[in-house]
Amino acid sequence: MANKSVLASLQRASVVYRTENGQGRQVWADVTLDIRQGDWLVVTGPNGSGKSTLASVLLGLCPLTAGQLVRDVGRFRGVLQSPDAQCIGDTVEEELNDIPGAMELTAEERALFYQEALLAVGLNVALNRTLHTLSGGQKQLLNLACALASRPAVLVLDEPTAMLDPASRIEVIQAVRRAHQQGTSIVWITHRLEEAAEANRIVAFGGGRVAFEGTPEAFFYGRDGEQAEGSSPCVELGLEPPFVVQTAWELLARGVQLRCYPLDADQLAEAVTPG
Ligand SMILES: Nc1ncnc2c1ncn2[C@@H]1O[C@H](COP(=O)(O)OP(=O)(O)OP(=O)(O)O)[C@@H](O)[C@H]1O
Repeated sequence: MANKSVLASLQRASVVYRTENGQGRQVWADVTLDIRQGDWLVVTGPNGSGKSTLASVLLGLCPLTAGQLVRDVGRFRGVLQSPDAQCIGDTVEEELNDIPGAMELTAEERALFYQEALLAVGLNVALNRTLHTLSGGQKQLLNLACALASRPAVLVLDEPTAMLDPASRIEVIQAVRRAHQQGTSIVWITHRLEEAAEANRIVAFGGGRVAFEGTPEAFFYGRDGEQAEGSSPCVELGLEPPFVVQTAWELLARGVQLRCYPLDADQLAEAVTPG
């Protein structure tokens, strides 16, 4: 991982928001974090710990109060938590027109490009639909379609599945997986810790700082099994581990030998299959 190119580097960064009464509210401080090519970074933490603030910082929407951020903002695209905040057009087509390079295509090429962009996230809406007639989840999918079709170096997704039904959630994960396979690095902010199975690294905010950075296995099971049974950085942050992880802990507590520390159902099946 050390020789993978660094696409963004936060160094000793802090964010303080100005509040209505003129005082400052420090969100987090002294955050040092690299995003490297090939990363699928899951960012988690309790409510209000500063996850969305990280998305805003990476997308150039929120200035740092201290420290620095080194990255080329033009290579970043994001899907924010509130879909309306990102809709700038009146119709689906106007929104898609904003994808870099789209307006340089011929009308026929553009129609095909838009069709593929919408299909990639499983969104089936007419190009002339006005945005205010779309549901929150449909707008979120449209934002994601635009972001993916822009082929960014880094895609920042803030709770991308929060408004989606299970079928759309699977479409989104698959679309982002395809983008990742094609070289886009992913920053995936979520409360749904079962989504951490996709990650090569987890960053957890807590107590105004990065409280954990490491592999999903270390986050849920402790580093090298050093943690006391059932305890882990995840639990210490007050977060509930995914059902699969809870099941694995229960099996370990009953003396069942596991072949790996599972993060999803497939891995759990593998963990209990005799070798
Ligand atoms: N524009 C703002 N002005 C003032 N305070 C803000 C602003 N945006 C966020 N905050 C505060 O900063 C803190 C971190 O907010 P942020 O949205 O980054 O947290 P989060 O971890 O994403 O939360 P959640 O899980 O609830 O979405 C919170 O205390 C929030 O109230």
